Amino acid sequence: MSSPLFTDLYQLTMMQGYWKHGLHTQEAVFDLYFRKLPYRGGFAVWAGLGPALEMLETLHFGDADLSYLDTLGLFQPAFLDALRGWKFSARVTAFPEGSAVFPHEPLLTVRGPLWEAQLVETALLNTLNFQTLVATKAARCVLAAEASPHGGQVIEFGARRAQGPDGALSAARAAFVGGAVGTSDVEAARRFGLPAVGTHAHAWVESFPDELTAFRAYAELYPDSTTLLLDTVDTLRSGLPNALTVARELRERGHELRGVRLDSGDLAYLSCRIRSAFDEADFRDVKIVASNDLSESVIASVIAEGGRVDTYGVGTQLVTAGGEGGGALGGVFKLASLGGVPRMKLTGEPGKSSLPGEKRVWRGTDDEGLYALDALTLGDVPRAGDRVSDPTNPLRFSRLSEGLTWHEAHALVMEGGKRTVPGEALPTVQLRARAELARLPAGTRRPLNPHLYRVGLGDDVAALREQVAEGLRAHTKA
Ligand SMILES: Nc1ncnc2c1ncn2[C@@H]1O[C@H](COP(=O)(O)OP(=O)(O)OP(=O)(O)O)[C@@H](O)[C@H]1O
Ligand SMILES: O=P(O)(O)OC[C@H]1O[C@H](OP(=O)(O)OP(=O)(O)O)[C@H](O)[C@@H]1O
Ligand SMILES: O=C(O)c1cccnc1
Repeated sequence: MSSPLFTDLYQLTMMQGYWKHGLHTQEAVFDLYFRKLPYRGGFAVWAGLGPALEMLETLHFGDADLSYLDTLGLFQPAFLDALRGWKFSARVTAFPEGSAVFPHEPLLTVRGPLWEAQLVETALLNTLNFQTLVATKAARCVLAAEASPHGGQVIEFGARRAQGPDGALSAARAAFVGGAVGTSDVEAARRFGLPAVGTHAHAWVESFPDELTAFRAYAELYPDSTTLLLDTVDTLRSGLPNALTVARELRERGHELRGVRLDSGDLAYLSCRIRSAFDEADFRDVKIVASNDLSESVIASVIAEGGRVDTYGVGTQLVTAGGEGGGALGGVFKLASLGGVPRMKLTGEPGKSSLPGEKRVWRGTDDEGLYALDALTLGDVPRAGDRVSDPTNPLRFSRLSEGLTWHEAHALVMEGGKRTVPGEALPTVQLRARAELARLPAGTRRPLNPHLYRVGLGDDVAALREQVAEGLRAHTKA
């Protein structure tokens, strides 16, 4: 979405105001971050950066955009004229897409002219909040599936239940970042270069005189890629024997049945029965796909019950980011500095004040190569013995231990409004997400009551926050 009008009206009215007051070119620093992990989980998978940067790079006001703005009766002709040559020219640093990320740390920082950063808030948040939320859900489902002793994969089946066409497409992309291995949405597959995957629906079986005829017709057409849906009539009494018949017939013709799909009933019990039946008939490579309102907890339960599902087709719960603590990610975009002067939003609600100043984000790795904690400073790399405090509670602090290696978590991704590195291929991003999750302390990946990974404020950041807050309070008293 690279329309400059994909923004909240107030961004444009403020832009005009900044322009009027000669503030528009002042150098601003804005941080994008969230305050609470989704799904009551222990991590989030950062996704959507590629499309967000593409949007920033191509953003401009065309004649039709300006004519429309004119009809709103709010904007002066000279301001609209100034927008004519407007381009995004700021510098952007961010976590690489696919990184594991945590509350209160800047995930992306924009430094550039105030009116530019203000305009792009809405579109940045829209893209990054949603994709991060869905990538995180996908990663939770994939972690659950992979916990099976027999292995397990996730594919995304959600287009029909997604929040509109854009929701379906972005969700398919984000699900792939989080580890899904394919999507049933062909447009998403084309657009993002993802594997297009699928089986067949009940309507196929219902459209033939009987199930066996339907199975045979499908296998005839797709002899090397048939996955038969077993539950239109009766999974064990009809679907299974008919699928075995088709598997034998295919083999006689030099082909192999790829798989079967279960879409109702007890998926653990049925998958075990079906696995045994195919194994006994020497069809060990036939894969079992399951669907039917799956989620990470259903997947975990099926596995805990000894289920033998190979591939989980997850739709509604994945693309709508369902489940407790899902629904939306509350990422925000807050001004941290203007014209070199630190700024912050002070609020009565603990944990909601923003962090002033241009911060650096550091990730500490222990001697086993696992991520230990993240730290924010105004400049220096953290050192053993430095104090770091909880972003929401300055009374909770600790000292950094010896033996941690620190690397800067943000990379420079845009300079002068141009990407500094070419767009990344999605398989690369997916691999990064997988590697990042593997480096988290194990308890952080636990779906329920996870270990909470720490993000600490260096004393310089904490002191600056205290100083700016004090200034704001003093102003209020005066
Ligand atoms: N072994 C299992 N352990 C945990 N949850 C399961 C198991 N098997 C199925 N489920 C989940 O339980 C929920 C309800 O399953 P159920 O078979 O009752 O679905 P249903 O939609 O009522 O069936 P149908 O599709 O025949 O109407 C679904 O989310 C399904 O994925
Ligand atoms: O359940 P989800 O995770 O959203 O996965 C996608 C669902 O879409 C299909 O069902 P369909 O639309 O035919 O309706 P159904 O729920 O009656 O099976 C498929 O058979 C899955 O059950
Ligand atoms: O291909 C499938 O099996 C499929 C696709 C979308 C939704 N449910 C299932």
